[in-house]
Amino acid sequence: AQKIILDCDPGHDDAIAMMLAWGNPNIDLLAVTTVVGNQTLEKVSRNALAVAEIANIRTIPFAKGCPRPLVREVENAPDIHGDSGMDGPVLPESTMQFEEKHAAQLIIDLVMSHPEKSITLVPTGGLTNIALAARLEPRIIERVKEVVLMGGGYHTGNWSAVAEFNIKIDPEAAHIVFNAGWNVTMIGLDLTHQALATPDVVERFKALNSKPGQFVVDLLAFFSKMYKQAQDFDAPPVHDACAVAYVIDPSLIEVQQVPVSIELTGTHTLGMTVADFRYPPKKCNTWVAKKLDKDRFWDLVIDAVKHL
Ligand SMILES: Nc1ccc([C@@H]2N[C@H](CO)[C@@H](O)[C@H]2O)cc1
Ligand SMILES: [Ca+2]
Repeated sequence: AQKIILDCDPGHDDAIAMMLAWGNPNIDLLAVTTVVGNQTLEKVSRNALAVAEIANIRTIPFAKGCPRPLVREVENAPDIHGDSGMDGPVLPESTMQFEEKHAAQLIIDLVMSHPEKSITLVPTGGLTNIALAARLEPRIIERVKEVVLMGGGYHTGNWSAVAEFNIKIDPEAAHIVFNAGWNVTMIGLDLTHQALATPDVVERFKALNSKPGQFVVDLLAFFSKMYKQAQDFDAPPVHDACAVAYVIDPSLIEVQQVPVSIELTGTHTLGMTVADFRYPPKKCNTWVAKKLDKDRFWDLVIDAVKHL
């Protein structure tokens, strides 16, 4: 099984990514860490524990990370995720506690105590915690197997005309992560906008007749309403689950090796992930995701929720 650490900002689609990681037998979820993003650190952390209750995630550490980006002010996304960050379902009270240590420290401790190249980092929020961990303990850079992140887009933006939320809220952190030297696979909007939770998908979750299944139905009901209002999507994209799906089975997603630069100073382009597809191909350690096998993706997600 692939060992991963999920660094997230739940978030409706982060929640589905958590359930996929816990429910799929090919993933050994070592820890969940939280970061400011969709909502404040406190709100996304409370949401992560609520998902743990629903998904029966009990035996692994949870740690909170940064309450704000490295440099810039906090930017949340209530117009998609609501005031709680996970509006829609009733959120159960949690029986679990967060670790005392900071998320960055938990990431470092796990990476340094496991065999090298055995842990994949899967960030599905802003990259603040990951950047901090790499600066605090640079040895994790050659020890991590790879970073598979949800973020960016080579031809699409959602937080601006050309930038994606997870990158744009902390572009300095993204610059650190994309340039650290480890391999980075960017599961961007170009890919995740293919992972739409259409009505037939919702029906399959409902047909599970289980609490986790109903929780996903309730999440998607709110998420689809907000996505219609905010971005005129007929069905909501479950962005973050795509990053976990790629770790489970890379054959689900077609990727291309291409240099990616993060715009840090542009007036109109701040936070843009600039992919240089020009010939000749240049040496780099970044890959971008292009095409999703939707049917097999949804089979994976529904099967994972079924086995929670
Ligand atoms: N409009 C909008 C803003 C933020 C997100 C969150 N950021 C990423 C997609 O941009 C995902 O990780 C998701 O949780 C999704 C939609
Ligand atoms: Ca997210």
